[in-house]
Amino acid sequence: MKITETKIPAVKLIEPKVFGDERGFFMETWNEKAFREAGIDATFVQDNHSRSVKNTLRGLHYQIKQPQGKLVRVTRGEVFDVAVDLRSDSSTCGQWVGEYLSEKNNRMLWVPPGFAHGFLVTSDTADFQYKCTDFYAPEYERSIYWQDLQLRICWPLQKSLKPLISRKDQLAISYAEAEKF
Ligand SMILES: Cc1cn([C@H]2C[C@H](O)[C@@H](COP(=O)(O)OP(=O)(O)O[C@H]3O[C@H](C)C(=O)[C@H](O)[C@H]3O)O2)c(=O)[nH]c1=O
Repeated sequence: MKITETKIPAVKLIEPKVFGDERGFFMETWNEKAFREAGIDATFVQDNHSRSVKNTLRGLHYQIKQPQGKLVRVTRGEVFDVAVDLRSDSSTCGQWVGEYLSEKNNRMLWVPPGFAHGFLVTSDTADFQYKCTDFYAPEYERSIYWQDLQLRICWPLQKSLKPLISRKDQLAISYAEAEKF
């Protein structure tokens, strides 16, 4: 398992070791000891699975109270996954990092508490599975606009195309308005 820092050091890219044979493959997708040794000391309380069609964009979400750390991966298709630093005391507050996660590259991303998170589906269908360090609390959930002019996230989306987003995300707020940690 290879765990490396992204350009925002607290956000880690995890590349599991894949053991292939004539039956198929095996890989560890969570190992408390290996993750702790790489600086990810997390306890998970909730596991989520969403399926989305191409050009769906979910996010950018976070919980202002009960913030969730998320260990995210894609088990079918591909997404462009984004984490935005909302930690007021961080030198990278207001910066974002994006990684392609897919069933082909088996890559996972550790998004710590204190970040907004979202993804754009770049394959026909994508199954997105992730572990959370705290429970879902809709009363504390916030949604930041995916095309916020200050964040300037480079989503891999054709210029003329609008993504498929939820009603909730259509009412998203700007990064400037968003409560920070
Ligand atoms: C997140 C969540 C949702 N729900 C229910 C609430 C709605 O009735 C339905 C769909 O929820 P929503 O449209 O908020 O789902 P996403 O847009 O995928 O939300 C997620 O999108 C981005 C990528 C995230 O990082 C968060 O994990 C999460 O906010 O599932 C639950 O019952 N439990 C949950 O933990």
